Amino acid sequence: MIVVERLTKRYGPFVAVDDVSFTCQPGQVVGFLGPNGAGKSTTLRVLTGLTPATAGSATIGGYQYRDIPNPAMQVGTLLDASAFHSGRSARETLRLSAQMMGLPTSRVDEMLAVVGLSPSEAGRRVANYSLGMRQRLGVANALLGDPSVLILDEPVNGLDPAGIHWMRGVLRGFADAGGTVLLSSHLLHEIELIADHIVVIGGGRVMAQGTKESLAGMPGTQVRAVDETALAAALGAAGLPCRPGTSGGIVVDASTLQVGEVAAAAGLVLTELGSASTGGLEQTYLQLTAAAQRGPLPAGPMMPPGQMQPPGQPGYPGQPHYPGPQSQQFPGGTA
Ligand SMILES: Nc1ncnc2c1ncn2[C@@H]1O[C@H](COP(=O)(O)OP(=O)(O)OP(=O)(O)O)[C@@H](O)[C@H]1O
Repeated sequence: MIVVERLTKRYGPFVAVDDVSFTCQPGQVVGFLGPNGAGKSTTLRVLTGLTPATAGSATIGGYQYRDIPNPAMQVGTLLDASAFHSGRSARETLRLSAQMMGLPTSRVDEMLAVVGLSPSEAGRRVANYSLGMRQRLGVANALLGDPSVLILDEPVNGLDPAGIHWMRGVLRGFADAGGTVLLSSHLLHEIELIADHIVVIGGGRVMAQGTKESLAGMPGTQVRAVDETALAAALGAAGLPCRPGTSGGIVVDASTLQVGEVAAAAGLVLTELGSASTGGLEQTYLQLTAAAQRGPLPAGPMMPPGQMQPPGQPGYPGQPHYPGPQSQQFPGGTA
């Protein structure tokens, strides 16, 4: 378990992390979410012993990182995918890590397979890797020692949608096997896809934490069934509040597991089962981090596609007009 308790980190007079507290339990994928400069990396750096705390504590399994013997065997870290030696191949990089941890080299090929780096890719120099390939190498390196805790800083940067899906599978599998995962990102949609518990940080302070549903203020499952009348009746009988979805189907104030169990018990065939709209979560996130965000924020609900204002018109009420990239001035001319 990771426990961060009243953690503060100052650089001179500047407070980068301000009285931050949260926990990550085994079995959870916790997303540490916040805009650029929010204090995510600083928190992870304190947690992994790279920089000392000014006040408070950050422990893993009850120990500070520096007090854990052979820590890479307990805690897998990926703090900067660009930090690998660019002249080495992925295989050489992992072999060196394996040697330092006292692991057999067979573990290297196992991990290369887990992260989907082919034998020929693994033999290429890291200098020639895309960011996504470096992230995969970073995850392989983090998993090498078969740790019980993973701490990953922006691991989905540079991953394409298939890569994000893959990352979700790896981290979900790790957590389902009893592992603890803490990952940071400044991108809500990517964290939303991967994490099941979210800690929102802005300006160095925790603004909110909880499940995606609780942060969105609307626990919800979107479900469709062959017989929706019967499903609504079964949900009502099980005490799960439900209502018609705005785009059809039924929205239920319960988890997908609860809804699936009710449907299965009633012998009903579902044609769709998933989380309800996450617009609420996006609004919550933008509002919570408004002071720490860079650039203008939407003042109202996001406009659906097709309802964007035409060029030359103000975007959202109360929002400064963004004239478009073509009119930005750069030194030496117009881009
Ligand atoms: N060594 C340092 N000296 C002074 N200020 C620092 C130092 N490291 C970080 N900071 C400042 O602390 C604040 C938090 O930085 P941090 O890197 O933790 O943010 P972050 O949430 O990880 O942002 P990003 O998403 O952009 O990586 C920033 O204002 C940053 O400039």
